[in-house]
Amino acid sequence: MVKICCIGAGYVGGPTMAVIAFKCPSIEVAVVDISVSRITAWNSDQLPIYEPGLDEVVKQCRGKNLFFSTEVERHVSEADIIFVSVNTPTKSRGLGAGKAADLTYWESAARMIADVSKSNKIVVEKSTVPVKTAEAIEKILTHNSQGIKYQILSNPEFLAEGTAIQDLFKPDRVLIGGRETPAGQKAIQALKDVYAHWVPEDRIITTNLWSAELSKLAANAFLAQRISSVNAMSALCEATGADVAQVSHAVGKDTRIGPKFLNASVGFGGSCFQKDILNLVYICECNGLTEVANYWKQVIKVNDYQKSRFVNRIVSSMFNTVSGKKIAVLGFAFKKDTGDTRETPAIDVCKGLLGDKARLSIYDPQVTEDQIQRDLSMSKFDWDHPIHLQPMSPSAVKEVTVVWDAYQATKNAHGVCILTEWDEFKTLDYQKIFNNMQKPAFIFDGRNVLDVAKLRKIGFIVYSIGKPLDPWFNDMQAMP
Ligand SMILES: NC(=O)c1ccc[n+]([C@@H]2O[C@H](COP(=O)([O-])OP(=O)(O)OC[C@H]3O[C@@H](n4cnc5c(N)ncnc54)[C@H](O)[C@@H]3O)[C@@H](O)[C@H]2O)c1
Ligand SMILES: O=c1ccn([C@@H]2O[C@H](COP(=O)(O)OP(=O)(O)O[C@H]3O[C@H](CO)[C@@H](O)[C@H](O)[C@H]3O)[C@@H](O)[C@H]2O)c(=O)[nH]1
Repeated sequence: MVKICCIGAGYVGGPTMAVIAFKCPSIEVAVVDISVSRITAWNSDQLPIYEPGLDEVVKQCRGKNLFFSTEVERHVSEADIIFVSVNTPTKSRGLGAGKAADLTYWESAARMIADVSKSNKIVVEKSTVPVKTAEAIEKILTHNSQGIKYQILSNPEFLAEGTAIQDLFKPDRVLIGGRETPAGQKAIQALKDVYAHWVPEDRIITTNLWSAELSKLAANAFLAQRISSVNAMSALCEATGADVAQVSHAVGKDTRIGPKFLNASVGFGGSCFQKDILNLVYICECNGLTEVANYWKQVIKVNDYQKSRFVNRIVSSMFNTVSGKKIAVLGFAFKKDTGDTRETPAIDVCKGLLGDKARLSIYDPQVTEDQIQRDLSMSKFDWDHPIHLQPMSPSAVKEVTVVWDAYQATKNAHGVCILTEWDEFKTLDYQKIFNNMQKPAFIFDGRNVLDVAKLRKIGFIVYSIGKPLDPWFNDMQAMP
């Protein structure tokens, strides 16, 4: 029986390994982590991450051919194939701080593999890493090898949160990079055999190591660039009276462009886009490619601009101050169908409003009060370290209350912001919400999910990103 071990039981390690176990009953899969609380949760009825369909997959295989454990060394030493899916945060200090990837967790995993291995191993990079990481890992492993042979493969993950199970069941492609030697090709084939249990062969792409590593950074950069492009257009739409949804639709009809990923928003979030682009920028700079680095930097600058533009709209439209005013924030996760808040635009918007002394009442169906307080008090980049290393018991931001109901959040509020596109926000009773709010009652839709005409009819002053502006906003222009 082939044995797989995955180091890192997070958003990637957990779901990907659960799906491998589900699709390959003949393979034994162990997912290991240094975080005891995470592993305990994986072994309980309350999984540590919320992902539609994940519960069923885990329940089918757990205890049969899928195991979650903190016995990292034992499972690593027994495995034939070791996936490494640990955090690769942005460095917060030292050389390359604020841009380069911090490979501390990767390196410590590699050293541990070298220490405990007693048989030949295939080591698979699942984490997103800088180009040429495989070379560094190879050096660590071979310099400490004790006669054991290692093959390093790059097998980046392309799942998106909220649709992870669907993405893993039917991936657009599986990418495997390896050395162009007979041993490298044999390792590629071994991993291909795993995916071939359910992925059609023409969807499994094999490349050299560096192409695979770079393709992951490139894919995220392209995706994020589409969002920044449409968000840049949204600002121009507001200035000209065009409607960004109509523009996106018209542009996306061109089959060379395509309709997906063209929704204007308050900005992209999530643990990957910003981190991976910063990493790409750093690699370009290290290679003397300043123009290329500046090109990609602009994607992040536009994203930051979009978030601050949104805050400025709110403040300027409410007579240039939100001091002491209650603002209801509906949605805190970085997208719907996940409880993940890493790099969510809600953090920047909330911090911006708090900076102007607003009182916030936040509701998200999947995010806890503890998480929101932690996010609002954590420093940049701290969030992407293993949970047990993150700052504990944050000092609560007292101007923030977290409630479990949209009606409670909006009661007596001066304004409502929609920051996540949860379906339930579309069907709220907005007449009831309007009746219970201070007047004039404002709605700022950062996800373009509400029926603007209907809200205006009720009496709201509505701002919807990239849509023709209410006269109110034309009179109260946001300063850049
Ligand atoms: N989240 C996504 O949607 C996504 C998608 C594709 C790729 N990625 C990439 O995958 C990697 C992991 O992301 P994630 O979202 O799963 O992160 P995560 O923080 O959810 O999980 C990482 C886990 O690794 C564990 N860990 C760290 N060092 C360890 C060690 N030495 N030994 C054992 N366990 C260790 C941590 O405790 C943590 O539970 C990152 O490189 C990320 O960029 C993420
Ligand atoms: O048209 C769009 C599409 C997305 N978003 C936002 O962009 C962010 C990222 O969304 P999405 O890409 O769907 O989620 P992630 O889970 O971050 O997935 C991305 O990042 C992963 C980690 O690397 C990759 O594996 C995935 O392929 C890639 O889509 C979210 O805040 C979305 O709200 C928009 O604003 N407009």
